[in-house]
Amino acid sequence: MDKAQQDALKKAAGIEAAKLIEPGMIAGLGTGSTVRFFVDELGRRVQEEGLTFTGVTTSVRTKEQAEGYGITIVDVDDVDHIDVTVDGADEVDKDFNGIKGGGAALLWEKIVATNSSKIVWIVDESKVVDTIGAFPLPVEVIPFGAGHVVKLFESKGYKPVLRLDADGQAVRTDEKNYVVDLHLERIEHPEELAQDLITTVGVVEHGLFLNMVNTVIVGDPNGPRILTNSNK
Ligand SMILES: O=C(CO)[C@H](O)[C@H](O)COP(=O)(O)O
Repeated sequence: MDKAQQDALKKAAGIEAAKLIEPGMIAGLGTGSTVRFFVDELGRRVQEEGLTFTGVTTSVRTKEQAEGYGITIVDVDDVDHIDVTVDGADEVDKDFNGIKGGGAALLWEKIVATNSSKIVWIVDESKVVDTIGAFPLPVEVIPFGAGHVVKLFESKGYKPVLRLDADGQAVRTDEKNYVVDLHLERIEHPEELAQDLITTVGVVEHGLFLNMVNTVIVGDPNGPRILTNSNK
């Protein structure tokens, strides 16, 4: 699949997900290239159909995009609930275990997701996998002592790589933390790994989102496909 085809599938999933946002809702807006299409469609609905809703964003990038369309964005602590959050994902398996954080927004994404009544992911079909882990697992780490966390991960065989930007500088999240990507290839026991990561001093959050999502909208050449998580 070339990039144009992949973008077409992402866009189709984004447009489908935008139908879920109803007037008066509080909606979580995720981060990434697929979510960009979703927010573009919401912006169109706001401007052409007069849709009004309140958004809570998972990154500064998405906030800026949404506000550019005149969408009202408030802080996550200024709402008492979030009706639905639509976000992207880097991988998802048949048990609805996923990896997120390719765009370094995993911490805010997990906070918004945790406080949402319903979570919807929008992905192109390449993200649906048998076993997660081919996509490097992002882990958000506090800069102080990050070198020791990386060494610990190395000793555990997690194959950590500090994420760098195009200038060779450590990528900083919206919370100014680092991202360490674990090149695990296959994650056979995601629950155990999640427990190990979250109890490592210096780790703020990891990109394993295990059985959190309710619905996955998959951009498919035959039209968007809906996967429903019956264990939620
Ligand atoms: O988790 C994320 C950002 O932290 C994104 O949702 C994930 O990386 C998918 O991005 P894209 O839609 O660009 O493939």
